[in-house]
Amino acid sequence: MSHRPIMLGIVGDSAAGKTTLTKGIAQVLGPENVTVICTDDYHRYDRRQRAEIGITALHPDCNYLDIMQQHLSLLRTGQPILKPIYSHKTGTFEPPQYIKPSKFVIVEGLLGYSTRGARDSFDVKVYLAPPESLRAQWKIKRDTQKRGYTAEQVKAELEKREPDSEQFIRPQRQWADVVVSFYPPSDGSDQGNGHLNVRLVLRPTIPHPDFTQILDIISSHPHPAIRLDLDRDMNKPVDVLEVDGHATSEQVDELEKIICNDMPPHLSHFCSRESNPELGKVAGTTGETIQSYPLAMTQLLITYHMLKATQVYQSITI
Ligand SMILES: Nc1ncnc2c1ncn2[C@@H]1O[C@H](COP(=O)(O)OP(=O)(O)OP(=O)(O)O)[C@@H](O)[C@H]1O
Ligand SMILES: O=C(CO)[C@H](O)[C@H](O)COP(=O)(O)O
Repeated sequence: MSHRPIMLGIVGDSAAGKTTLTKGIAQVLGPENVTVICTDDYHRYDRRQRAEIGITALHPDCNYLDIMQQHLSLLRTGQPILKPIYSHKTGTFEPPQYIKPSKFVIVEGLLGYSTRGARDSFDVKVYLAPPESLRAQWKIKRDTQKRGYTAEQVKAELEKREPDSEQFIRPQRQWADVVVSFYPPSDGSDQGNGHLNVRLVLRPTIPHPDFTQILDIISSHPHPAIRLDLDRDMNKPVDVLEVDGHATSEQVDELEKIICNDMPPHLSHFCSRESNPELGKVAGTTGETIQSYPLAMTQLLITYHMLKATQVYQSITI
């Protein structure tokens, strides 16, 4: 039995919510058990060079994808890497960092599924696809508050990046086991980020919990806050699980039970909102912390897949 790390990919465009999703999953698995890698560190050019050349950070030529792929393969076999570091604060590179993978490795970034070798490194592949208007809002807020840009600069950058987003980022959706889209409710009841709904596209590429049980619970309700449907995504049949931002704690408990009942007893303590208060935490519009049930359930489902993968590939005791 091998003892290699379990590898999770979280891919999506800039400010699609990768770091936010990663945080809760890493908390549940225990920060000491998780190595988080951001593939922005594999940019080939610093911020000034990119502006001079006229290339965006989304273009494959703007990244050392060959080195990224090598490093992912090394991490998958439990070996250390000397990882470059790109600082979003300064827009330049810092001295590389020695990284030895923990039991779980989460790799988040823009181009993680862009090569076959990189894709093959992951046990679980997630793609984040919020509506573009919501992503723009998130990016403007984040880049003005944390990365020193003005709102006008971020809007101009988004426009400049759109062709590369279309050509190189969005097609990666096809490789994901789970596609995650947070979206505002259509009735405008979103008073802040915590009330966003989530739509989870579940591809049959990995075995999901048996969510059909939810149908018994919701069939009696005229406007269920948790829904399961059959649909097509990129022309292929998929299950779609939706959780509304206004779902109640009791309704979310039912979903949690479905996910957690399928866990072996020695791993079940990872699987509850009660013992993991960090699940679903997100910064609201004015910087306050909000608890989002749709985010918590998304993080729990992805954690479930990581723990299930340990059963397949490892005899793990954590
Ligand atoms: N599920 C969510 N609910 C509400 N707000 C969110 C959610 N996910 C992300 N955000 C908002 O979007 C901002 C950007 O998210 P985040 O930093 O997670 O994106 P990212 O994909 O890691 O970005 P980048 O790749 O550019 O570093 C956050 O600061 C937060 O305000
Ligand atoms: O798309 C991004 C992912 O985070 C960044 O914008 C990209 O990494 C370039 O960084 P910066 O905006 O700091 O120049």
